[in-house]
Amino acid sequence: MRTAYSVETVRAAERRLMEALPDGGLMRRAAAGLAVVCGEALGRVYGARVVLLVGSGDNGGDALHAGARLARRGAGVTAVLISPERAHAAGLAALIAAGGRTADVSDTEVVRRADLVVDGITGIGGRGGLRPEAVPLARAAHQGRGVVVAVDLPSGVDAGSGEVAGEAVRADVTVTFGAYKPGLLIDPGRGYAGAVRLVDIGLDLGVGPGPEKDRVPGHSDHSGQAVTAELEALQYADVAALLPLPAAESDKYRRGVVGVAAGSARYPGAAVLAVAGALRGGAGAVRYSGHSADAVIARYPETLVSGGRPSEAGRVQAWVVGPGLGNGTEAQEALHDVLASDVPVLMDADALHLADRDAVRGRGAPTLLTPHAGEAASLLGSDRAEIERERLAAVRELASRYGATVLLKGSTTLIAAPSGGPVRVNATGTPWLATAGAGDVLSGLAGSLLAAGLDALDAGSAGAYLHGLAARHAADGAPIGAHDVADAIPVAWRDVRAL
Ligand SMILES: NC(=O)C1=CN([C@@H]2O[C@H](COP(=O)(O)OP(=O)(O)OC[C@H]3O[C@@H](n4cnc5c(N)ncnc54)[C@H](OP(=O)(O)O)[C@@H]3O)[C@@H](O)[C@H]2O)[C@@H](O)CC1
Ligand SMILES: [K+]
Repeated sequence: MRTAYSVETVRAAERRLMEALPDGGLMRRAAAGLAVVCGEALGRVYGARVVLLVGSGDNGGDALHAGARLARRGAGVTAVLISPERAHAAGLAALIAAGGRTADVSDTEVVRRADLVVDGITGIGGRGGLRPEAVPLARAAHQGRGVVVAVDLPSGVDAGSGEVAGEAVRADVTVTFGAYKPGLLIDPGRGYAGAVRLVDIGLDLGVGPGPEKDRVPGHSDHSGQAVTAELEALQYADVAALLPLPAAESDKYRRGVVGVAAGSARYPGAAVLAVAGALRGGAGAVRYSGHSADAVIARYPETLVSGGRPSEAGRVQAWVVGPGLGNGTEAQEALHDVLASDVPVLMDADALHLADRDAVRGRGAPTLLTPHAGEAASLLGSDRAEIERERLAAVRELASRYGATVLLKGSTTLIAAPSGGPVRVNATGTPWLATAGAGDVLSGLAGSLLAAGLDALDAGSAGAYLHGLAARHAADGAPIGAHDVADAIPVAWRDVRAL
């Protein structure tokens, strides 16, 4: 599990550690780790041209101390000081003593010519995107020939949310200290970070494999609250541990039956795709209810189909409702039936348009909503751009307003539980997944995991993980259709289990 902590939590842990260390000791640890990664990125340090972009805070201090180390190993190091009078004094003295020099903020040419650019403009103290004086430097770093290594996080990226207001540094590698910051795992910030390397500086955050273990017994931050992660990113092994596996005595009913209420005369394909995902999600059987039974059975003869309302379809352990459902009376009846059931329900697409907040909040069994940014915007009464900018805040707000688990789709998918706690982030997706019907496949897949017994947070996050991985396998660098994603789910499943 990859775990990210809020800036406040990281700062509190830093304060505790700093009290126990000699003055400047923590920054020296950070700079040592940073210099090692810079050395690896360069290959040969001796004779390399290194440029440091130095802001006015400790982020710049890290860059200066790391620059001093590289200078001692024979690199030619130049520090571009954005506010010379406010540059980190000890770091600057160390660099000069090691033979480094300084350049004016207007010297973008030196940045362009560098073999390595170290971005120390802002870290977790940065606010409101890059300031105008730093923008030409960030552009020169991007356009130049050198490798760009960001210190702690790319300057211009908001550490807590991943928001990028205006421009930000585009890094090839980000060296982050003590803990991942949410902005490194969520888009758009994630897209600026490149490969992220975590350097251990001895922070005590209680990093563990799950929400329970993230609460360190007897350990609290300054507010007296248990230290809880802000974000969690499942890795292969975490997903493998969640996947439902049939036991020797399993029959199809014990493995769980997932009901799919989807499709309409106009959109039968959505029903077929949701069933395609559901058949590969671990449930023992798929029951289809709706008007696309012929299309479903023609493609997947193993489906149990019924043309009537969901309440007449027979027992299921979870429902998927919404893909291609339309918005007429029958769609409303189907949604009503499904929400009135006492089993977990996944609501997608048209079900989200028809959703009544009180009906969702009033359910006794868990509900999982799977909106994309546009649907999330209508559910929250805001606009799409706002959701894209503040994805973490949006998914939390939706989960709390609807009393439901919410999976917000996007290039990094976020999954939040209504009770709070760490939000799950999934980054297995690929731009090729932006194809019609891919969401229908995900709804079937995650619904099937729900029917197989996973809770809504796990079903959403394991579903998103497999779905993204399946798309990568299916695409392999070429365009794909949603049915290709469904067909590749077993490959992704084997892939996860193989580790
Ligand atoms: N604490 C520790 O023990 C350790 C901390 N470590 C390191 O410290 C970093 C945090 O340092 P920090 O708190 O000094 O903040 P930092 O990220 O340098 O930025 C603040 C400065 O930037 C300025 N500024 C703000 N916004 C800006 C903008 N948009 N564009 C331009 N400038 C902007 C702001 O100035 P002002 O707003 O006053 O003009 C202020 O001076 C952390 O990320 C890690 O790298 C490691 O060494 C490990 C040990
Ligand atoms: K930085």
